Amino acid sequence: MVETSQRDAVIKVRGLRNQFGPQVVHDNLDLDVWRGEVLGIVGGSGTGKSVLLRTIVGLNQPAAGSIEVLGTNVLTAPEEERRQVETRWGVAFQDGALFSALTVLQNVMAPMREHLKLSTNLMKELGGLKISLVGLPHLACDKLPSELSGGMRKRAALARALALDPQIVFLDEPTAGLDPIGAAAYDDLIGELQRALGITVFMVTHDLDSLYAICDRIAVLAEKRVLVEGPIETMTDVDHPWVQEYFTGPRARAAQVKKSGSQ
Ligand SMILES: Nc1ncnc2c1ncn2[C@@H]1O[C@H](COP(=O)(O)OP(=O)(O)OP(=O)(O)O)[C@@H](O)[C@H]1O
Repeated sequence: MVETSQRDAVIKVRGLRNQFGPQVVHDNLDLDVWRGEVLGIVGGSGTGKSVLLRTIVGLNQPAAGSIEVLGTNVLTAPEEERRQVETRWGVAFQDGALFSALTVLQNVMAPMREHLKLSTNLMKELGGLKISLVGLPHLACDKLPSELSGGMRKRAALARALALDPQIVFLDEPTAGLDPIGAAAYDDLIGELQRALGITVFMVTHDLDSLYAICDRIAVLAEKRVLVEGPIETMTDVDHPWVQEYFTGPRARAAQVKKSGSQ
């Protein structure tokens, strides 16, 4: 948990507007992400959680606003500076988005090939380390993504996101599609990596168990902006129908009980 006095924003989003044709997804959205925190992004379906993530990492061009990541304005920075800052974050998408024709090890080596000037042997060694860091067995290195289970694919995607020792990791619905035991194991892994490596985690999720288990702070997207942000305990006080339903409903109560039972 980041102390208020030590807060240092690694991501600053200001006045963000995203629009697809007549559909305005974000309007005047502001968000700060603090160094070393696990931030959970939640909101109803279609509120623009994935669009926000994709915009911050440069996969979607916003209509207006500014986005600063690790001190670089990613929308206006010159190409070389942008490439530099891109090496300091990693992204794991919901379906893994691994290259299907490459083995797990080759997938993890792909960002290294693109950004680092290292020998193939060294990249193989580093790739193997990342693969064991995420809890995959060594024999997974030579498998194709199609030969892995869904949970293993998510771990492989995480290993690739960690390839360049990033300061920030973006996760889009990391536990979606996992059984509860697999999801809890993945949450534990993220929590352990965050503590061991000091990374900042930006996580889009619907998974209340994940929110209770590992998120330091929650940002709720509603009404085209970050409606409210804060520790999960404060969410039940928010006077908004979606927030009330989400955080006081039976699933939230079950997740809360699970969390207190694990402490
Ligand atoms: N490239 C695109 N072109 C047009 N519309 C898009 C595009 N990407 C997203 N949208 C629209 O933007 C809105 C927000 O999408 P987004 O995927 O961010 O929602 P979300 O909050 O992540 O939803 P969910 O929880 O259902 O995954 C949706 O209405 C979607 O149809």
